Amino acid sequence: MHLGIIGDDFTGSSDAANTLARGGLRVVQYAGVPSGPAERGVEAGVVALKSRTIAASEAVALSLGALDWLLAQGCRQILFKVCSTFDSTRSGNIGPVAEALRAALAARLGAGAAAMGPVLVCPAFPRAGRSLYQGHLFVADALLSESGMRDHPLTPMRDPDIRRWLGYQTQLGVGHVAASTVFAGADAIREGALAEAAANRPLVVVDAIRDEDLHAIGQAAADWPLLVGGSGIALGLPENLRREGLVPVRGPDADAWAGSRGRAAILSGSCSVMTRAQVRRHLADGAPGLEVSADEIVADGAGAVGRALRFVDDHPGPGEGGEGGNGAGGAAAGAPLVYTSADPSVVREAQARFGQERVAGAVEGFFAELARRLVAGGVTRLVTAGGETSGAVVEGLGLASLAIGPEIAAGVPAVRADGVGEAGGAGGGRPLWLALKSGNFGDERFFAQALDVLGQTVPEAGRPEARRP
Ligand SMILES: Nc1ncnc2c1ncn2[C@@H]1O[C@H](COP(=O)(O)OP(=O)(O)OP(=O)(O)O)[C@@H](O)[C@H]1O
Ligand SMILES: O=C(O)[C@@H](O)C(=O)CO
Repeated sequence: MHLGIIGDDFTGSSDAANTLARGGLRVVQYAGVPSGPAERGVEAGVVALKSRTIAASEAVALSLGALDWLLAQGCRQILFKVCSTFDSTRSGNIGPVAEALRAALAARLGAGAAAMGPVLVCPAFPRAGRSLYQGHLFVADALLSESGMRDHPLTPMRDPDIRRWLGYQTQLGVGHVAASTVFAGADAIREGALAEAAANRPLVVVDAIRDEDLHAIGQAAADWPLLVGGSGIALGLPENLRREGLVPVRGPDADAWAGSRGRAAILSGSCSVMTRAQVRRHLADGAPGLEVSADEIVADGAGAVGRALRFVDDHPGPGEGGEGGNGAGGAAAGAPLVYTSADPSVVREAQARFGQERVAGAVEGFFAELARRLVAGGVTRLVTAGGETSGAVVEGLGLASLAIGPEIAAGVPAVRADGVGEAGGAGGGRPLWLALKSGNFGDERFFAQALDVLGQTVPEAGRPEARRP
């Protein structure tokens, strides 16, 4: 393994895995730190943590555990994958984790902080509309603070200046390499970042508005052990490994992929603008959907799970039946959806009544238990919307690792877990196909598209390109 990724949530981790797989690397996503060594042939390992919104000290401890494992697998460079909208609070967790990883890597390299070089920080992901200009983060044509992210249930983002926001979170100096330098290419970025580090500003926020900027940033950072960013910052990393002859030249998605047409369900705990549009579209298309409120879950979680299970059983989706399951396309579009996705004002009221942590824990516990029961009951295709929600589901199902399949939408691959519930739990040792969707990713038709892609079987080196609207 050459490249190690520490993801601060599960959807973000599959986003990074998708970028690296599309870049021609053999990638596996692990749910948490594996208990044994990686299988042979993995070139990039993504350790998915659920550390975005926990206490900073816990996030640091988990991330250092992931770092140890990745270094033991032979990784020479680590990417700390954070959200393309830099989701974090003023008091955590990106700064403390970046600082701790930098210190630990410096100690492991044995040459002190100087050997570390600058740590480039860039959340930009142009394919998903995230760009960074003059240190300010944009979501499409709006500043981060004027996008739907200002109302995020856990990490409302109300300051678009990433240099300032990161500065609140760290003792280290925060530098900046501006777009004018980035446009001049990898050597200029390198020089600019080294100058910032020499001026005691080792965390260097780098502007990027196009994929080519991110390729140049990746090239500039080829020798520096730590990077921090969205999946865009990973774009240039496979080429660095090829340039050194560490991995062969290989097309994107070179491996075969076998999907499933079995029973499907969609679980959505994301309250983002895009997820709510996807929920509305799914229902408008005539597909079955059950909204479950936070109040109901807090009052009687087991009862809410029971009601949701009955709903899924009563609405299995057209075309479904027995072993063959429901087909792709129109049939998949009718898959049952269970959602708590609610308007920001509804979320705020629930948080005021019960407290943010309690309501988030209850809702995530609901989805984890529902997923366990659905998979035990024969569901083989699951779409989950929301990073925290997806993390709760993957952890709840006890999945150890995920193979990366074709891309469904920018930043969202189809993934497969093998031998689910081998020890006798949910799944009975069968594979499970999933799409872990970040809150704001995909277009309105994402749910139907996801189920369609999860149902595809693609021969080697012949994957279809991502579905577009
Ligand atoms: N109706 C609700 N009331 C209060 N909180 C809710 C409600 N529905 C969901 N939540 C909580 O809101 C949070 C949503 O976070 P999640 O990460 O799943 O979605 P997201 O932030 O849109 O996705 P991403 O992190 O990928 O951008 C979860 O912790 C969830 O439990
Ligand atoms: O970078 C992103 O926006 C996503 O991969 C993510 O991390 C959302 O949870």
